Order: sequence, then C-alpha cells, then structure tokens
Amino acid sequence: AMVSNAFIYHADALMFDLEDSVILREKDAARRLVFHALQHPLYQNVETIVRVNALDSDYGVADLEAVVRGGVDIVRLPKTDTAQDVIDIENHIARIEAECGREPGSTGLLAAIESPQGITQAVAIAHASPRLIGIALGAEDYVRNLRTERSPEGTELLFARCAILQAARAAGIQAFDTVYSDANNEAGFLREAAHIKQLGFDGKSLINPRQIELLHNLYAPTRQEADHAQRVVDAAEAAAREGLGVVSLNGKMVDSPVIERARLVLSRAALSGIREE
Ligand SMILES: CC(=O)SCCNC(=O)CCNC(=O)[C@H](O)C(C)(C)COP(=O)(O)OP(=O)(O)OC[C@H]1O[C@@H](n2cnc3c(N)ncnc32)[C@H](O)[C@@H]1OP(=O)(O)O
Ligand SMILES: O=C([O-])CC(=O)C(=O)O
Ligand SMILES: [Mg+2]
Repeated sequence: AMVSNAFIYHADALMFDLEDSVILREKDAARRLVFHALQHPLYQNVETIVRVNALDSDYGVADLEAVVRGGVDIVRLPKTDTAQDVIDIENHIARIEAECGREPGSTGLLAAIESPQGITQAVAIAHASPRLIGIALGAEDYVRNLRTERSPEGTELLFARCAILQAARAAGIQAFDTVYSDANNEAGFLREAAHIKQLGFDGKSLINPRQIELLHNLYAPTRQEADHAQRVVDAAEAAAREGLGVVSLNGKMVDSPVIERARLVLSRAALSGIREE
C-alpha cells in the first residue's frame, strides 16, 4: 500500500527500502515490487532512491541488478564503513549500466554512514566516487554501535553529524541527516530538524508522510528572510555594475559570502515557498 501511495505526498524524493525494514523471507518479493514501481508511469517524474542490502549479503547484488535496470535515480548504500565499500558498489553499478544499455554514470549514489568506523572514514568515503550525490547519517545503527541511545538533545550524535557535514562539504556533495523514528512526536521532530538545519544539513530522511510538510516548512525561509535576501542580491548586483565588491546595506557589510548565503535563501524560497509561522 505504501509503495502505491507514496507519490501523492510531494516529498522531494521517494526512497524504497530493501534493507532493514524488509524481513528476510520477503526480500525477493520486495525487490520485485520495487523493480515494477520504478517503471510505473506514476513514478517517472519523482526522484527515486532505493536502499539496497549490503553487497556482502545474499541480496545486495540482486538488488542492484534490479534497481539499476529498473531505472532508479539514486542507490543508497547502507552501513558504509570504508571508501572501498563505495568503490565496490560503483564497479557493480558501472557493469550493470553497461549490460543493460543505461547511460554510463547516470545512476547516482548516496552512502549512509552508520558506524564509528564509517565516521572515522567519512572524508575518504565522501571522495570515493564521482557518482556520490551525498552522504548521510544512519543514527539508529550508529548509536547501537556506540552503545548508547538517542536523546532529545542529540548530544551523542553531534560528533558524527559534524564529521559527515565536514566530509560532504570538503567533497562538494550533499549531507543528509537521519530519520526521526517517533512519527507521532511533532515537537521532538521539529526540535531535531531545527538543530540539523542550523548545523548545515541539506535535508533529512523521513519515515512518515506527516513529517514532509513539517520539514519543508522549516527549511522554507520566512517572508522577512526572503525579502532581506532579495535586497542583498539587488544591492550586490547594483554594486557589481559599478565595479564594487563590497557594499553597505543599512550599515551592514555585504560581500561575497553574504551574497552567496542570500542566494541560498532565495533558492530555498523557490523550492519550499515561504514559511508558515
Ligand atoms: C532505522 C531505519 O532503518 S528507518 C528506515 C526504514 N523504515 C521505514 O522506512 C519505516 C517507514 N514508516 C513506517 O513504517 C510507518 O510510518 C511507521 C511505522 C513509522 C508509523 O506507522 P503508522 O503509525 O501505522 O503510520 P500512520 O498511521 O501515520 O500512516 C498513515 C498513512 O500514511 C501511510 N504511510 C505511513 N508511512 C509511510 C511511508 N513511509 N511511505 C508511504 N506511506 C506511508 C500509511 O500507509 C497510511 O496510509 P493510509 O491512511 O492510506 O492507510
Ligand atoms: O539511515 C537512516 O536514517 C535509517 C537507518 O538505517 C538508521 O538510522 O540506522
Ligand atoms: Mg540502519
């Protein structure tokens, strides 16, 4: 039911999971279901991601064969511990693309880091393949590996989140935060989402449709922020026409980092609209 309904919720991308939310005896059926969903007309204008099983499991390579042939946009590799894990999946994807006549390099890759080993290797992982569109944190497995649990403040995740952000930005790719597992706790979700937005994440994996609008609204700038960003960009363009690199807007210095931040605000307004307070 979820696979056939998911496209109605206006998520930025839809992620089909073949890994930890599918029990072992359903792995083959789930793979077939996803293979067909990827080719369904309803999913042609939606960005699709499939989380495959680990390549060293009994299912990983079969998952890849199905989803690359099915036309998935991005493959999510779970539990990425080393750059070699990325290179291994990269090699399989390149082979399958060649075999099925898909444009070489057209399948994107998203590596989820879910262990202390992966966090220590985050920089190498983030640089391991030109297919990588981003890296992501998988916090449920990560806290299990740390031998702790998630707190409302997220203190136990701060190091991992910063490591992932640093590595992603150093490699020029995106950084995605982990799921918030309590689908009925709106206040807790919003608190965590505000925290990861402030750290600099590009977005977050969601597990329930009710979280989509909450996150889009949080990432949408306020009317005041969008108007200010527009004034900054207007002032910068006027200054550039006069050959100036720095201008003053109501006494505040506007130079290149300020202008770039203003452009980011405007691009978020274009994507998510204006925040409803
Ligand atoms: C640690 C990890 O690996 S996380 C990643 C793997 N796990 C997942 O992807 C879990 C996906 N999410 C879910 O299974 C569920 O949302 C749960 C278990 C979190 C909550 O379950 P419920 O409380 O039963 O969901 P809820 O009552 O909010 O569902 C409302 C509607 O949304 C649909 N829905 C719920 N979650 C999703 C989803 N992830 N995708 C699409 N549709 C969904 C339900 O089918 C239901 O539709 P209906 O009204 O047509 O019947
Ligand atoms: O990657 C995610 O966000 C979900 C996940 O597998 C985890 O938290 O272990
Ligand atoms: Mg996990």
